[in-house]
Amino acid sequence: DDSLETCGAGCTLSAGSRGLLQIEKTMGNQKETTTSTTWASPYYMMTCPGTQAMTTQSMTEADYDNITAEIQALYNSLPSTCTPTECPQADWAGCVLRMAGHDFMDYKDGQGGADGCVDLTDADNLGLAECLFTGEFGISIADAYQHFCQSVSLADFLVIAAEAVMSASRQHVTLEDSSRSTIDFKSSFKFGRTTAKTCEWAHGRLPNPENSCSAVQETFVESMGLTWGQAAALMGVHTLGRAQIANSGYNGWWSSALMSRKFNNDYYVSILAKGWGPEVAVAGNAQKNQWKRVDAGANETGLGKEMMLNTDLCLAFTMDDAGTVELDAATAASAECKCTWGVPVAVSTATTKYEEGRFCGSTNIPGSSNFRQQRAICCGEEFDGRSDAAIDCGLPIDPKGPAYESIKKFANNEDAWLRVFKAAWRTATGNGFSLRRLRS
Ligand code: HEM
Repeated sequence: DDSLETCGAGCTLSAGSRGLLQIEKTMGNQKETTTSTTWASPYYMMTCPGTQAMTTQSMTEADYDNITAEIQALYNSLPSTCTPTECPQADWAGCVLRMAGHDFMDYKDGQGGADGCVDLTDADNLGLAECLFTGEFGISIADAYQHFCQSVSLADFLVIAAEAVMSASRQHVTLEDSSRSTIDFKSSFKFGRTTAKTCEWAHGRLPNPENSCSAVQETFVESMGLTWGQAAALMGVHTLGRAQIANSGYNGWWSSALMSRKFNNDYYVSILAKGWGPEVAVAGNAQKNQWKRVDAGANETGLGKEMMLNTDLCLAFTMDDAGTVELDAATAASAECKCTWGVPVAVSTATTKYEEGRFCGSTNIPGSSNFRQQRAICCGEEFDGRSDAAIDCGLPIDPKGPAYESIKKFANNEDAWLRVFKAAWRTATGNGFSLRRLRS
């Protein structure tokens, strides 16, 4: 939009709703206010008291620490309490992290990546403007960016902000249990991403959850160059935050509300040690189909609504025993795939170590060959009959999703997940740039 670049003397830009800018021009004593007609990238929406750096020229570990401290101070100013429907730290951290993810998921053929550019008017990006600059619970990362914007590119800043909220969310885990590993992003962080002012081509590049593992393959494996194991590791970010009808049209936390402010391997434990059934046409919208928790531990009023997308569960499960038909909530029930669950023996370490001994919500875990009772606690008491194996999505003893082995490993061994996650994060945030290490 030319009006943005030509906004010179007597002209001020301010963030309007989502990606549209308010342009205020003063000529003599005449003031004229207009709204940009095309969307403007976050570069224009994040105010900077001086000239915004397009590429970071040099950066030290202390610079990284200063940015982290400011982001974490914002995060820590929010209440740490969670109810089944409200968890401000989870929502804010989720938004900041999703921004980074939506930024780097548009990488393809050398174009895009973590360049700080997303179209905030795109339906896929609803809800991101809030934690970026309009204020979610009254705060946004723009409050911190203005202190660094003259030397640090927005593209680098968004990656550091995401790392800061993951680290803060990880601290809730390590403070509760000192045997859990801390996470260190700084030692492998590299700077030098150039902020892009426009990225119209990004439209349609974000994976559509309805498209299940085909979407994961296209975006993560083919465009971003990750292995299936790394794609599965990266998706563990869904441990934080939730989906909201007002944003994406989907609805719920990926685990209990309380767990959703903790950066841990709960996502993987939830995939394999809980039972999930299709929820078709979420809030009456036929375009939105997801999975909801249906096992003995499901407790929407007490724990919050727990959900998964096709793109999450497809990593481990398929519709059929042979693994040729990818998971799809919209058609699952009619294809006799009414419940995804895996046998308890596959997650025995996970249930003891991370789920307080619970499998599908129950501490009374049926014996290893008692599939009927296992199915009953995972899928519902009505499915305890001999012929009910027909409702399983694939074989619970041998799920055939393309990343099943990784999901199983990450559920049972959090350190294994953290290792692969860090490598996947480095690739995802580095694609398309040549970067430099921080100076000490
Ligand atoms: C196949 C890939 C992915 C799909 C289909 C997907 C889809 C979604 C959807 C539909 C939501 C709900 C948004 C809302 O209603 O507010 C969401 C939330 C979220 N996504 Fe993803 N996502 C994917 C990958 C990623 C990646 C790679 C990241 C990495 C940083 C990420 C981070 C998040 C976070 C943190 C949230 C929670 C947002 C909040 O609480 O505000 N996602 N995702």
